[in-house]
Amino acid sequence: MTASPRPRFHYTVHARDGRARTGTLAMARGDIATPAFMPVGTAATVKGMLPEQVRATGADILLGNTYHLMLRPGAERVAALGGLHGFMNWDRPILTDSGGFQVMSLTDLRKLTEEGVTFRSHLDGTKHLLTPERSMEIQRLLGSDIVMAFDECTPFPASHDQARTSMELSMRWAARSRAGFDAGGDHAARAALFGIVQGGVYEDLRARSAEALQAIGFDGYAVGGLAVGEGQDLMFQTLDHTVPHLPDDAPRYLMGVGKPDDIVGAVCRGIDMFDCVLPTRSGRTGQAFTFAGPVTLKNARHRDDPRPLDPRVASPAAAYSRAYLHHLVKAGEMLGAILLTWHNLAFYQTLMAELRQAIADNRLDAYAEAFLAGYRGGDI
Ligand SMILES: Nc1nc2cc3nc(NCCc4ccc(CCO)cc4)[nH]c3cc2c(=O)[nH]1
Repeated sequence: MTASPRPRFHYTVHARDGRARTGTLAMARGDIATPAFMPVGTAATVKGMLPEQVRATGADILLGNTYHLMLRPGAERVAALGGLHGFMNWDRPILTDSGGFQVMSLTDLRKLTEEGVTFRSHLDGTKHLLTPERSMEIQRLLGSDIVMAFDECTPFPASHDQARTSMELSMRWAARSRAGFDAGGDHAARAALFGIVQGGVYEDLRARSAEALQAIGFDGYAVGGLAVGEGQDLMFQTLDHTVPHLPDDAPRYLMGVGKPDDIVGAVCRGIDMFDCVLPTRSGRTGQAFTFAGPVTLKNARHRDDPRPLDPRVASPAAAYSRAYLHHLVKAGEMLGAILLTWHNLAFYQTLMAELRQAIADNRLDAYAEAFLAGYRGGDI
């Protein structure tokens, strides 16, 4: 019996609890259980982890970055080496960010025009141009499964007028991204394209942006322009007046988020996908996430602590004491960064699995309340 062909992109909601949903995003390279957390693999690697180890933590999809890979090793070179999947030996879905956010956050010599953004590489100072069309071409060369529209992440704070002008540019770029993606031949036939809602913290602009994107038509909708310093309250308020304007039958992705309590609150507000460098970057700087809150292993209080980090989190780190991890971090030993990265990714995937189950059991509010009560600000 021939296996049914894999779908290009098919989102199914299995259960709802308030505004939250749990579902499956079926794609050519595999299924993604939502709500999902995407580990960040910026330079074609989830730092310090083999791909099979990332998969073992429960990740169904990774994030890659147009900006970093176009500069090094180059999109055409990655394409010649089997695309990002062949290059980094990850055969499941990869979502790639479109580059605009990274240009604005990593370079200072840049020029923004209607056409796109010219900038100098933070690596060697060479000059580059990113346009919606070139961003689509790069993401196609990478072999991305979920392509992000090329947008401008509106800085925070921004006046209503600044946010409107920025959002309107992003909407024109969204239309050009759609056309550029659709001209991508075979790649477009098996990948998906997400639009990105902008509009700062302004309800009217967010609603207009959501409507403009739906008029163009995308497979999924990201909420951009957040996790840029606005703080959790303003982020949640913005979600409260943005998510209702998004189509109910498409996945919603909150870019760059976030801390564990950010994710819990955003899932309760209807978000289905997340990415953040926090678990991996914190792991390398000696910080561990636990359900009792974050722990800074460098702190002397852990010097004689025989306990593992968190019995609810399964990873190789569970075989070691906090005292040993404290020692590794103090000594600057590689194994410290490796074990904490692994633990943190496993923590995030455990949190996502518990959120999916809580939604399925229609007890999300109770779960969220219990999580936040147990998750003290910790000592991070
Ligand atoms: N295309 C596009 N990409 C984005 C990526 C983002 N990433 C964020 N926030 C990440 C914030 C962030 C940065 C670093 C750390 C680790 C240590 O603090 C954690 C979070 N906001 C974002 C907004 C956009 C956006 O509008 N458009």
